[in-house]
Amino acid sequence: MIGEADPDEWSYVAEGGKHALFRYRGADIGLSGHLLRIAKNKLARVSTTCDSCGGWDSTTSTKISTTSMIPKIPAIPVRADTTIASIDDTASQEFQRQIIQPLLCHRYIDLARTVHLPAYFCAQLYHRTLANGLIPPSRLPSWKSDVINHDTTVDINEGVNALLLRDHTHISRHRRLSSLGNTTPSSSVVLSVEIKPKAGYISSSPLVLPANRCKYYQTRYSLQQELMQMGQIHKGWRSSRSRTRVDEACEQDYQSTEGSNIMHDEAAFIPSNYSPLDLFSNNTLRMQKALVDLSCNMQNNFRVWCNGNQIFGVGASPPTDSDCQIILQDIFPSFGDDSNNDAVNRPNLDSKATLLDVIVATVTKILDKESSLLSNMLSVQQLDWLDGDGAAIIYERLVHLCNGSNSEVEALLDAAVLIPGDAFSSTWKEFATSDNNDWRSKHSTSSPYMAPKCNALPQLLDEIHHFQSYLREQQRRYDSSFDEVCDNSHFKCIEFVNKLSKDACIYLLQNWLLSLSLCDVSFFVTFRFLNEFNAVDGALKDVRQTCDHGGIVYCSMQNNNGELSTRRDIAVEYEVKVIDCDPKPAKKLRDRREVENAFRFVSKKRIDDVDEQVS
Ligand SMILES: O=P(O)(O)O[C@@H]1[C@@H](OP(=O)(O)O)[C@H](OP(=O)(O)O)[C@H](O)[C@H](OP(=O)(O)O)[C@H]1OP(=O)(O)O
Ligand SMILES: Nc1ncnc2c1ncn2[C@@H]1O[C@H](COP(=O)(O)OP(=O)(O)OP(=O)(O)O)[C@@H](O)[C@H]1O
Repeated sequence: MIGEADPDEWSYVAEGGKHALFRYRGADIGLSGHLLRIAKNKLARVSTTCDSCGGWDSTTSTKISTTSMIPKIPAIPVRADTTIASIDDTASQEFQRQIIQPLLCHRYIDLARTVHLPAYFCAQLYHRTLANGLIPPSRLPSWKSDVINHDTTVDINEGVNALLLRDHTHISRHRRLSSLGNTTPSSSVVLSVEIKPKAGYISSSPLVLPANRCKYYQTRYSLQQELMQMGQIHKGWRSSRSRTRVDEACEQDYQSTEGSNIMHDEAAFIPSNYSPLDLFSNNTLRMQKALVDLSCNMQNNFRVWCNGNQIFGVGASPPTDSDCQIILQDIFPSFGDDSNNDAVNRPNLDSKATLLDVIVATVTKILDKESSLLSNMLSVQQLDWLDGDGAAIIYERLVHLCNGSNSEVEALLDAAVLIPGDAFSSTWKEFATSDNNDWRSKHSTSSPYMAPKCNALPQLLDEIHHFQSYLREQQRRYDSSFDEVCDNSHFKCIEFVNKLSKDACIYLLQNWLLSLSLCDVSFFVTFRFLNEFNAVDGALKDVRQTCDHGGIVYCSMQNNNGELSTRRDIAVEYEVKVIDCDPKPAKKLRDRREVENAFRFVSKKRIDDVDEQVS
């Protein structure tokens, strides 16, 4: 049961493309350490129409009561033929429970609770957040109700459903510490790093369109960095993008009506050196390089929080050197007593860089210990056998099979992504073992969905597999036969696609949408140093995290110049948790061809560069 709460006790902390997050700051123990995650389109719609409904007034004693905010859990679709208008919070939780948790491991995902928020509570949060000027200009359009899709599932008089989540910028004390009779942690600082790793593989689908073949050489992330530099694409998190007319109108509107204070950042775009291939490499040095690259150019892929306040990354004002010194001193109090190692007191020391070194070293160690997270994540990402180009082609085939009805296709797909297959069914086994084909068995066991019977499906998947082997052997080098092999395989695949049944299209797109979700998740690595424990006395063993408690790892701190060092390894308690694992709505497929078209600019640039070199 959720305790009494009022809008004054919730404050805006962060947002993504679709959701805004509010942290609880009141005294209710049941809510403390929790966040509300509310879809911005619902919030805007309810709030802009709720002005007349009275609202909540802090001068009166009216508060949102326990009963008005009780969890309300609507029925979850359980059959493949159930259709839903859009993927709501409850369906999303069910997707995480049935599909994501078993694939990534239960210990990495905490399920949220669905709660019901009254309209006037939402209206207060909405208006206060806008009036405080906390929203980055680039995100303002998503707060305006008349430029967003009206969600027909929202009943403005009823309020909205939202999720109550654990706040991963905090860490629960490891239970082994309590059993050791140690009640006060040596450091009061909890650091938390949020990483959005993006896709850790390079596309290898023969369905990639000829104009987009640059996708065979670089990760999507690095191609998008190039496209952003060329000004061909703009990201939601960037305030420095060229603003559209809608954005400008929104900003002006809010400046006049809400008196908000909008910050502008027109800095030039600097592409990142980060490679997701390094982070997912399962090699400690490459992983560390990835984290260094992320920390040098954070974009929306790397954020750091200190005791729940964001200190680095998009959305934070960077801390001063003395802020960083205070944090370092809190983490390593012994440095101040040791004249040889008194790094944090040295006047010329770059404390910001030292703090980031400490963070990168610790996160590397933790991710090494929890290596199954990144490897499981990569396996699910690799269910992308089609690439966005292929997904658009198969989506068009499915629309054709559904007599041109996009909405029927999308309803079928939105329901299908939520339903795992039965791995013990005969169709599943038959598919996995036909022709004694090893790769097919491997592929069908990595997917949580059930392959339907359709002759063209194994033919298509076999062709995709042959092409992938060709790319591997040829090491993605360009030679004269390359285009010919790509063309042949591409056209063969198109022929198979034209023979796919409805169920086979659904199966392929289910897997693609699942991969897409995993390419867009973030995870938190949250930790606290326990100086009183060291590796030598062995009082506290290092352990991996479980569903019930965090892990313990020992870290030896030494930065490159030897400026920060310890004579012993320090114990660190930690937790790694994945967030934003929502299913991707099938509606995305409508404009996927257009989204993927941007890559032709990089392909063209490659050709122009080669031509220039030749001439
Ligand atoms: O396509 P990408 O790789 O740019 O990913 C999009 C994200 O861009 P990013 O690269 O993380 O800055 C994008 O993130 P931002 O809004 O840029 O923070 C969204 O997550 C988008 O998903 P959705 O449309 O909100 O469901 C993401 O779109 P999908 O690819 O998941 O459709
Ligand atoms: N459980 C959590 N604990 C702490 N912070 C969180 C948590 N969940 C989300 N956040 C913060 O809120 C931000 C936005 O959340 P989230 O990614 O869920 O939004 P979204 O709109 O679904 O994003 P996207 O556009 O990427 O799909 C995150 O980047 C993170 O900083």
